[in-house]
Amino acid sequence: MHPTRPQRTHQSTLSHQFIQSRDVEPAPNSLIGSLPSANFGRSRERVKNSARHFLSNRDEHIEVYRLLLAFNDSAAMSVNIHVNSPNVRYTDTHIVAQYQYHTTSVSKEGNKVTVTPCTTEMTFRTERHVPQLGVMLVGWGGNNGTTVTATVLANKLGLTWRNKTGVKKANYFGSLLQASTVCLGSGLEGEVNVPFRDLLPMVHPNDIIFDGWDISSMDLGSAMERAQVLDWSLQEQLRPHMSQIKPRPSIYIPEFIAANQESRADNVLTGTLAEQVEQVRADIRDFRKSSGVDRVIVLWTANTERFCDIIAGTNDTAENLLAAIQAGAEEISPSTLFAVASILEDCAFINGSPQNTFVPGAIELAVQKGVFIGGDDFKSGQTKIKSVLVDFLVSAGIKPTSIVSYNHLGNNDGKNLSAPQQFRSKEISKSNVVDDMVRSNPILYQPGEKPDHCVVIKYVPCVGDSKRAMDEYTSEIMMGGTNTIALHNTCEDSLLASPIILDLVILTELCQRVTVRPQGERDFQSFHSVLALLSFLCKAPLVPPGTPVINAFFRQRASIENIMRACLGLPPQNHMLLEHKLQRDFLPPHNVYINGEVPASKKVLFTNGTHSPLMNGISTHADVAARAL
Ligand SMILES: NC(=O)c1ccc[n+]([C@@H]2O[C@H](COP(=O)([O-])OP(=O)(O)OC[C@H]3O[C@@H](n4cnc5c(N)ncnc54)[C@H](O)[C@@H]3O)[C@@H](O)[C@H]2O)c1
Ligand SMILES: O=P([O-])([O-])O[C@@H]1[C@@H](O)[C@H](O)[C@@H](O)[C@H](O)[C@@H]1O
Repeated sequence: MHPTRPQRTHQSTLSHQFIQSRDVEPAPNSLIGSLPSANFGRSRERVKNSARHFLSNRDEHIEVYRLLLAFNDSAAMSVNIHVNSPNVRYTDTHIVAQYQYHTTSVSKEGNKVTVTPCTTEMTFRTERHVPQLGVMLVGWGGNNGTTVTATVLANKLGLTWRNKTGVKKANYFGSLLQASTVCLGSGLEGEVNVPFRDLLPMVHPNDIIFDGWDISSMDLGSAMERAQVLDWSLQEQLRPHMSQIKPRPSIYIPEFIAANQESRADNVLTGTLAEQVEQVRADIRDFRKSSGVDRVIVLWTANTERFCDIIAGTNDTAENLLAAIQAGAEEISPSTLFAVASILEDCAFINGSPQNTFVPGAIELAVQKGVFIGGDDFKSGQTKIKSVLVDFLVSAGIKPTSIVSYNHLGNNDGKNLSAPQQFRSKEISKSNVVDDMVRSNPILYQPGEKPDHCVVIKYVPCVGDSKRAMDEYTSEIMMGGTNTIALHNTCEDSLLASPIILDLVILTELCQRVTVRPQGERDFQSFHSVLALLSFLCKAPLVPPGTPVINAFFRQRASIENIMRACLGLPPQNHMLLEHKLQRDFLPPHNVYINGEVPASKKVLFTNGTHSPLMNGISTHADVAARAL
């Protein structure tokens, strides 16, 4: 009996599929989707009933109990959001929201600044059906590739394991969508915070089916062991599944990565560049057919490559790039070849490394084909902190004058980065992250003035994936004072990058289901092929030409949140809380709509004058409430 991939029925019985597939061989190659998806939209009762029906021995009892725990945990935190507004319609296929996009146009004449508020009426349309997503990882056998695959499997199976600090349970900590919340607003209970992932219909990581390529032929069970990231007691539970999975042979051009990687390269494609690109395209089609997924996204988590030169006639236009591949030109990197293959197969391509994969020809090809591309370089640790700390300092009127970021690590990524050209790629992506924040404050910085900024990465095999990062931020404070902040940060690098990989692919898939129509336009349009929304997850955000590059962490996060709120017809989160900042509290008019009509408007005014403490934002004077009816 072969495991059946969960049918995309809205209500599938979790335990039933799990019991079925549990009795068969571990997951076949490339598909871990045949194990049940913990799609927590189903009712808890249904799962319990099906669990009771299938319990026949103690082992199954434990398995199903564990799954119920995983189901309970996640289902307990999931909410179904319904927007009560005449501007939002839920059809069988779409959420359609009318939205007022408020901006301000600014003009300067000398020191006179004129600000004009602008409002653009927009219609956001989001498909409600969530497709079965397939993710193909380039570098699947690496620390990140094995760790993210193992993490999804462990969550899907509801695994727990013991380590020296006690019993651990699979989770998605570190994921913006799975483990962070947004404040929807406030009500009688006060502020209501909901999981980010519940704002809009989106893929659950447990439902993702993985496949991919690696120049190393090692099976994923052994590669997981080689990575030395996950606790051994967890690896032992995962090994029967992971060891069944072997990466597909990949494109390997030695001069693009460190020479020290050559010993791994025993699983490589041969033939001309064009033939290898065709093989990658065939792999994508084969995965799509064999797995039955509806959408495929390709993500590069292979080694950091050196930068490639931009050469007129080779990679400067889409036409030249395609011709150069046919001609077998040099200076076309494996990551660019994978990007071209993905785009030609209508698959979004995301670059998790710092090299300039997206040469002008690749960007033009993505735009021509209407395919999303995004990157560069996962923003996971030291740089993520930098994009918060520098934003805090500069926003607080404190002037960073020196930033020194040092780290050492002992994983294969660190080994590859020990080569000068590969380090240079990383140094660039780690260094530009403060530019937008520095430019935003001409009080602190003269035009062109920047803090000293030094990036050091050293390869120390002993520490493995447990990266040690040490940072020193020196800043000028009032009256010639100096403030120095020193940070020490130790973490498994791959456990920071893996949730980023999940957020990247899930956000990209969501954006594929969103279209927008600004006022005055007839047709709906998608986001630009260069998916700037992914900036929050990348050290060196790739943005459409002419778009400002934003690195400040909370601006990037707010952009994602407010665009998702716009898809629901909700205004941006403004943090003003004016209800509580005036002498007399007030409650914004609360209308109840049925089918878009206002059956009764309750304009409630609270005047408590005495500033009596507000119960969850609402005064509770009975007489006032009575007056409001
Ligand atoms: N926190 C993080 O781990 C983090 C953060 C930001 C960026 N990154 C980047 O992510 C990438 C992966 O990191 P990692 O720790 O998993 O590294 P890793 O070295 O463990 O994994 C990379 C894998 O890619 C394979 N590979 C190399 N060239 C390939 C090719 N042409 N085709 C297919 N496979 C190929 C290697 O065999 C290896 O298995 C690196 O570029 C790294 O700089 C990692
Ligand atoms: O994300 P971050 O911690 O700033 O940067 C990290 C580097 O410091 C590390 O040396 C490298 O191996 C990782 O790939 C990652 O890029």
